[in-house]
Amino acid sequence: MVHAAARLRDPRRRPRVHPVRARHGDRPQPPAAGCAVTTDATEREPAPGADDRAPEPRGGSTVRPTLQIEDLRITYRGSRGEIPAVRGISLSLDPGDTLGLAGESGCGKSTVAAAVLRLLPPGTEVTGRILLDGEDILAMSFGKLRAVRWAGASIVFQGAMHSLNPVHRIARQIAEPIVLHEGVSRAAAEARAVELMSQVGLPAWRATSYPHELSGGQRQRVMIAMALACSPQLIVADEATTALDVMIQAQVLRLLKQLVTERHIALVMISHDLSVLADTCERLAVMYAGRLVEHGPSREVFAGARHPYAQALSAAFPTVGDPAERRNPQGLAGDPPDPSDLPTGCSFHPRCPVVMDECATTPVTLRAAREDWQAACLRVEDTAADLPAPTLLTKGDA
Ligand SMILES: Nc1ncnc2c1ncn2[C@@H]1O[C@H](COP(=O)(O)OP(=O)(O)OP(=O)(O)O)[C@@H](O)[C@H]1O
Repeated sequence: MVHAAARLRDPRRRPRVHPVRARHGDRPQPPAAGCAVTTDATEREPAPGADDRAPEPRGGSTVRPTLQIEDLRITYRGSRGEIPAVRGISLSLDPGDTLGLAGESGCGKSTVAAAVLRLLPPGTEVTGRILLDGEDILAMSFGKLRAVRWAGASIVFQGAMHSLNPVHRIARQIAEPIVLHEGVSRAAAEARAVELMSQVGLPAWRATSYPHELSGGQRQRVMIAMALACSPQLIVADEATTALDVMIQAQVLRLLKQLVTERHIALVMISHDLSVLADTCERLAVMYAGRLVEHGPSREVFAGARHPYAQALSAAFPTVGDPAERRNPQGLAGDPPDPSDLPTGCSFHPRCPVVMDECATTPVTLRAAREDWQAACLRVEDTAADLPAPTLLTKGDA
């Protein structure tokens, strides 16, 4: 049996450094089956962080992004007609990167998360590309997709009680993906499950417990252990700690942060709570009405966002860190728009405290506020007066 600690020490399990290869943008890609790439390459929003985080030569090698999302557009189809929930999102994460995805309810965060593991309802229209370690999730066969789930990427949802099988013991459930993906015996997989439980702070005697015998925090830990079971390159945590009390939430977040650092896993963490994201992730991306409106270094975005929506969102939370600098939380008037009937121009303009006439007519996509920081606001120059003049990163928008 290979012990988990040995697996971590094993150089074969270290972050993969790949030989130089053409980036996907460098060569024409065939349209993926079931994935219509509708946007002309010249109009496509460049992945924030993709260009400035392009594979860097490391002794003749490059690091391939773990996750690369290119111009992702998602439209639900149902009894209420078409709901364009995601409208052209691009993101890139290298091994070990941590990205927080924030925004009010209904802005499309969970839709992006579900798309990454292709868990959207049948009939949903998805365009663009989602590359996991260079392979397009949207174009994969179901067989390949099954191999990628858990082993390549795994997801931790809110409310572990609903994700766990009530009639199976904990160790058996954690062992399930190991048996499935690594073809080891159930006994060996359950022994590994107990090691994983100890890594997430669950005592070995809990191996024979049923989900209902655990607390909410313990069940979330079981979900994290399952997510880690097959050493994925990417974990998507969708409101994974939201339902927990603050003490347990802090513990689970610390644990997740420690594990992704040790294993060099890329983490996409989704939450309403900007302060939690700022504390856990290096980068923060803020969504509004299906688009990214801000993307940059977490703590700086949280402390001084460039987009008025992201400013309002961060003002709604107390600051992290130095108590002397803490501010009083403030609210944001109005509601997010109906995704199938967005306001013209900037979708945020009806709620914007610094709106100008042209905001109602001019669509705006991400512009550079700084080399590593973008905001989708015509006034980004006003809020970044001390920085070099912004460069328009994108042309037009859908
Ligand atoms: N299965 C579905 N069918 C139709 N519309 C959907 C479906 N799932 C989500 N939506 C719609 O898509 C939009 C985005 O929803 P999504 O759940 O991605 O938002 P969110 O930002 O994750 O919200 P929350 O924080 O409340 O989970 C919303 O308008 C929602 O009503």
